[in-house]
Amino acid sequence: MINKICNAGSCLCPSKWKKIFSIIFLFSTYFNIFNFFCLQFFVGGNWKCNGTKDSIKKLVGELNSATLENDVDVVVAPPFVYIDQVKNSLVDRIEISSQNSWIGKGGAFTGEISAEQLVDIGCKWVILGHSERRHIIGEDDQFIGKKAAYALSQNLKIIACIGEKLDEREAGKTFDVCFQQLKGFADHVSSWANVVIAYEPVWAIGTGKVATPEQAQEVHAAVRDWLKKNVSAEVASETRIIYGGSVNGSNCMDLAKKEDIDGFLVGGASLKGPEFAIIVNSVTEKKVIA
Ligand SMILES: O=C(CO)COP(=O)(O)O
Repeated sequence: MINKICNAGSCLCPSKWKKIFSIIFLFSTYFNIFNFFCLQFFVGGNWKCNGTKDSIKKLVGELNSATLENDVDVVVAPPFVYIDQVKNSLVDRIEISSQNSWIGKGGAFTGEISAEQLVDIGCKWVILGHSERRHIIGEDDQFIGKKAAYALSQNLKIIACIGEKLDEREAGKTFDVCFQQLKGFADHVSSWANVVIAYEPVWAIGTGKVATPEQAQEVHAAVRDWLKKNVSAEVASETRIIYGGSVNGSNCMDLAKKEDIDGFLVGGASLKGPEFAIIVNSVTEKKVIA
């Protein structure tokens, strides 16, 4: 192939040019193979109910000066009240998500924020079905599924969270719980093009007890299989499934190596810019595998 390129350039192709062509050829082949085998890596930072104007200014400064790998979608989800501040100060390379949205069009819904309003202030994403909303606020599968459909209809992309509690895992119900929550989304979502699924085992959230790469991979593979059987093979192969639950700068590398882990949703560690950047850049582990 390299000879063909060189020959096409006639006999004027000295060995130096051959070397340059070789490097370009190997480089492009490497990235084509990587893109062929891997979905675009996705890393989201869920800041939850944390921060002040000052601490967020500092965090945004850290993110703005971080060196982030190019081929990763990076999204941060500040508390609603700071979205505008972040939007006005964060580099465009990082997109903004909200942590929730209302189930339908705005109106007389005290304390709620509509998808239209989020789009209006520059949000591209919304996190829906987070376990803290399921288990503390009491949102159920169908309510969350309807929210997802409405957000998608307003051109927000969604990070659809699922995950089992500790007692459910110990009772051997991990797959049943995750599939039931997935069904809640599938009952209402007609196109999955703008959906990222986040598997976040509740027992791993904020506990420092991360799922092992094998535990996470097992559920991610099962989720992909569920999508194949219940939605379509295309959706199964094209939908990113990211892991969340005590991800940090030390454990992200081993998790990223797993075939069906297409990125992360990060809580606590996303509040520290340099550590979040390490997690974003763990995509390099994926490239090694590819
Ligand atoms: O809930 C999470 C992200 O949505 C994970 O939180 P931690 O990374 O703090 O465990």
